[in-house]
Amino acid sequence: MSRAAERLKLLIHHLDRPPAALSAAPTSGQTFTHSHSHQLRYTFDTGLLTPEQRLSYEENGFILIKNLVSENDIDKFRQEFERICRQEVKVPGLVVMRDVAISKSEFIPDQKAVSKIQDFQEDPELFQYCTLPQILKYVECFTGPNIMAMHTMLINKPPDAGKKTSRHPMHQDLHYFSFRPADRIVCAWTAMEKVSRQNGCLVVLPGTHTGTLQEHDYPEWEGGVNKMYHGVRGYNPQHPRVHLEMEKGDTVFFHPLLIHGSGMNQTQGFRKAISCHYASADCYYIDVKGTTQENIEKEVKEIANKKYAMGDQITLKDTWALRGRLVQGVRTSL
Ligand SMILES: CCCC(=O)SCCNC(=O)CCNC(=O)[C@H](O)C(C)(C)COP(=O)(O)OP(=O)(O)OC[C@H]1O[C@@H](n2cnc3c(N)ncnc32)[C@H](O)[C@@H]1OP(=O)(O)O
Ligand SMILES: Nc1ncnc2c1ncn2[C@@H]1O[C@H](COP(=O)(O)OP(=O)(O)OP(=O)(O)O)[C@@H](O)[C@H]1O
Ligand SMILES: O=C(O)CCC(=O)C(=O)O
Ligand SMILES: [Fe+2]
Ligand SMILES: [Mg+2]
Repeated sequence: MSRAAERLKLLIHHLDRPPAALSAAPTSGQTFTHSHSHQLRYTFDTGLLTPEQRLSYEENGFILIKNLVSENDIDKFRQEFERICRQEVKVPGLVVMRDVAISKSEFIPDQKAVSKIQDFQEDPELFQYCTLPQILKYVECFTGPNIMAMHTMLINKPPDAGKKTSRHPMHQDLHYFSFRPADRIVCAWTAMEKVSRQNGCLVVLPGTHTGTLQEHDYPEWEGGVNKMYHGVRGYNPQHPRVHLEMEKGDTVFFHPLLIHGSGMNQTQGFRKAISCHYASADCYYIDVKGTTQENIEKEVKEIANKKYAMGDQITLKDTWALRGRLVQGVRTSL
């Protein structure tokens, strides 16, 4: 038995708490029935992850898989993104973000004006990313067999305009989500080109997924900060961090409590990545009233009210249920 396999066995035996069982969810009647499932807290044994990989995710909260998405697919996503920027295609529900450093300047129909697009679930070309079988095979290890694509983004980190606004503050994605349990949510993030410390790769704080959801707020940055880019309050820059340098097609899967961000883009290129947050369809919605998430709910509602002109009727749950798409199995709850 390899060392990792031995440690895995030990971990299983010493686990004093059962895996986040979805049967505990109020709206779910389903439990997972994977064969020979040594259930750790964060992963399922589907036969794909090696013991080493499972242990690594349990301990670190992320796992990097090299060369998972083909050049050909990535080139198609890039071309579609460029068509969207040139306004040659119009995608219902799409959110187009500009960097705060240029948000008040004249609009140019070019990728130079777009720092991120969100909610591309109605764009068949881009949404192919969320249904790639090689990605879903990994996702299933974290979510189980019923899988919803909940949140989609293509990030086009611009060359920094000199105010460090291209940075993404350290945060936990769960801050933005009103569904649980957290352990049945995972982000897939694929580099669309080489990403390095120079052009602002992801920066993660390994192991932080074992903590709780922290308070988030706008960081006090002199040069300004992008709309809704909240960061963990009281971020400690001394915490050991890992820069995830990746090649085109490499994909990282990470837990929604993992603290992560990205540095500034010190190159002249637009650093591109595509990502999707998946959740088990057996997850359930929560009310964030009275929690640390109230501040983000308020901002989401303000934007949704402007976008859909629905007054106060729209709930956070509605905004998720409308965007979510089933990509595998049965839409049981979300
Ligand atoms: C796991 C998830 C983690 C995350 O997703 S973190 C990031 C979350 N971000 C989001 O959800 C997207 C937030 N952004 C948006 O919804 C849109 O970009 C936003 C802010 C509504 C603007 O969109 P539009 O209304 O289409 O654009 P617009 O040009 O007409 O601008 C309207 C007002 O917003 C301002 N604005 C635009 N981009 C900004 C930015 N990056 N930072 C700060 N302010 C920004 C813009 O200046 C304008 O202001 P004003 O009304 O003229 O005073
Ligand atoms: N006060 C803060 N609150 C939240 N996040 C922060 C804060 N300061 C920096 N960060 C984040 O920390 C991460 C590291 O960025 P930083 O610019 O410090 O260095 P870097 O780009 O990783 O590396 P280099 O030292 O080579 O520039 C980024 O995600 C950045 O947005
Ligand atoms: O691609 C990046 O810079 C990270 C973006 C991110 O973490 C997010 O939008 O939640
Ligand atoms: Fe994030
Ligand atoms: Mg930096």
